[in-house]
Amino acid sequence: MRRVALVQLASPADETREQRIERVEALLRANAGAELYVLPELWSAGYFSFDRYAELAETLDGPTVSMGRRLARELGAAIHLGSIVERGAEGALHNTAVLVDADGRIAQTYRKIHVFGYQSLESQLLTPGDSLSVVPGPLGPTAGTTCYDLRFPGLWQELSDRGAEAVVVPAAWPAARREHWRLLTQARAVEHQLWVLACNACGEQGEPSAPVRLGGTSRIVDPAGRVVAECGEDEQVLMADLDPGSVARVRAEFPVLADRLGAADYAALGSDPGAEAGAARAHGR
Ligand SMILES: O=C(O)CCC(=O)C(=O)O
Repeated sequence: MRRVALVQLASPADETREQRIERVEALLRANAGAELYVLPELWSAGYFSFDRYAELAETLDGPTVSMGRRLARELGAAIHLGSIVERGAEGALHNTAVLVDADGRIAQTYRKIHVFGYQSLESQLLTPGDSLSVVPGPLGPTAGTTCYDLRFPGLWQELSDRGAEAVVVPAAWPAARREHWRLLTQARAVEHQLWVLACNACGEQGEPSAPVRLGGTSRIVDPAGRVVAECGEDEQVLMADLDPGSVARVRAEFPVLADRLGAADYAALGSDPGAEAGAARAHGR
């Protein structure tokens, strides 16, 4: 069994980024014992702090990642730091997820590909990423996606094709669409027969006149689509002991992945002539 912890966090407006980083460092220390910790999307800056993204942007040796690297070494655990507003070498800002290994090395970075623009300024302020990776992890080959990426099955298909057996999903998913969060985290696990480690933010953020409530409900879904553990709506450290052999067992028992065609095979399928005739009749042609 491998112990994994989801660290569901709030980012209240009356706390500075430095205070929050210190608080989270103490929280993880008080919950030592996991092999992998997963934190939410943009927890240190606060996802809805759009007007401060430029000011709070960090490089990979900034305060959030430096804390994570130091703490990973101290705890002897990998830490998926959720994401940071990263200032890239070329000056553009990105929503970058960072995984550090138990030796405190940066093992993976992932710049969010689908930046979000619905009741969000993220897509105006941040530049989407253009690469993916799958790296070793306690539950097998592990990939990262971020929040809104959950809605794009083509991305998940690609990660699965590249060998992912676990996908980490840091998020700042609003409570208003919690049922989509529940549905999609389970659907992706079932479709690809892999672990989904989905860590959401909680609490309220944004303009005091129009605050956004984050959905919490961070969850671990197993490769058969079962919810192994789920947080409530408040801050919480959720630990679970997971069997890394589950992926192989589920895939051997119900080998659906072997029947999956490639994207090009589906695109090459012709149209059913009978259906075309029916459509022409329906349109009076
Ligand atoms: O897709 C959604 O409903 C939420 C996405 C989101 O909040 C994000 O990507 O930060």
